[in-house]
Amino acid sequence: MSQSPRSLADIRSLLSGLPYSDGPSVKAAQARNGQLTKPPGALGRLEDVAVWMAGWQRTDRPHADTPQVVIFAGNHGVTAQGISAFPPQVTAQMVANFLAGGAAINQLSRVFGARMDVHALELDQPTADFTQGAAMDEAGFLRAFASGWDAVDPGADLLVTGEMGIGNTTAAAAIAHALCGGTPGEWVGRGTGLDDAGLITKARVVGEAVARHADARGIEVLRSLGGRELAAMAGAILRARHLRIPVLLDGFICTAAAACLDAEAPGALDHCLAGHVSEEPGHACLLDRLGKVPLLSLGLRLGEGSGAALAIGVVQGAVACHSGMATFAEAGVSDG
Ligand SMILES: Cc1cc2ncn([C@H]3O[C@H](COP(=O)(O)O)[C@@H](O)[C@H]3O)c2cc1C
Ligand SMILES: O=C(O)c1cccnc1
Repeated sequence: MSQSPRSLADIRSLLSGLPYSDGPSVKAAQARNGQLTKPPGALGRLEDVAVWMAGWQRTDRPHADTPQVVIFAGNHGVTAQGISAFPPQVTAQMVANFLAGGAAINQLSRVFGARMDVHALELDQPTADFTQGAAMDEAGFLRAFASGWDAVDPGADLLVTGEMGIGNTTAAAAIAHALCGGTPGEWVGRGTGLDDAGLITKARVVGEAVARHADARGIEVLRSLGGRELAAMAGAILRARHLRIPVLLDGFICTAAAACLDAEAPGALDHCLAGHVSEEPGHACLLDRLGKVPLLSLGLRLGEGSGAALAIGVVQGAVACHSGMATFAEAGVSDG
């Protein structure tokens, strides 16, 4: 379980032997929830979140005291096609900014007491332009996936996976289109702020890429149309599942990477909640396909794990109430 997968077959076997949420802990948490000093259901979705956390953490007193935010950065050959408003050099520049503490995600991680780790993945060697061939060969994909697998702190009690990679909303749109069908136009958005002409190019590029890799399924979609930071996020999410660490999904890119695990093994994202829904138009559709209702909707279109990091606060609120509140009997409050 701690050894990172060495082959696509290893990944598939990890996906076919997933641990599940613990039924007795869910029942115990539901029972406790029913005794807490509030009208039944008054904490709304926070109650569901706390019970869900209890199931994965195998306790009736769930916690989110040691959250981890892990950010992966990758560069994309497809940027040569003019699909981002920003140049690819920004990826490495933002990694330096993360390390210096100057990005949005640094501030959000600090506010919620999360450990934040940054992994730059072979930035000087962009992945192949996926309109020409697979983004990654098998060895390169496995290296990136393993970086994600190894990045998870087994002591974390909640995980956020974030990304930085100029061009990666194009990769996400291609993955979503490959997995869900529809037309390229339904999945592309402006990302960092692409203009109208750029958006038309982006839809064409996504259409070409998906046509070229039409035979790919599941994690092969991630290898063919993804990027290293997407592969690493998928690796981290799968590792978290095996460690029973609940995960908050971030925006469109994170969700697209995760969706490849679900495509390979339905139910593989049962340990994930959607932290938020971003402004990238494909994100809401993709979450809907995955049956995930986002915790937050704040109009964010940043990535970096920012929306999911904000949702750490929601989870902390949910588990603090569930685990810290008095029961009617303890407080001597009449239960109606
Ligand atoms: C300064 C800056 C900081 C960012 N932080 C996240 N992203 C976000 O924008 C990129 C995806 O958009 P596109 O596909 O249009 O390139 C990713 O790096 C994503 O994390 C940023 C983008 C910029 C410019
Ligand atoms: O959905 C996201 O996370 C997103 C949207 C635009 C740009 N970067 C990230």
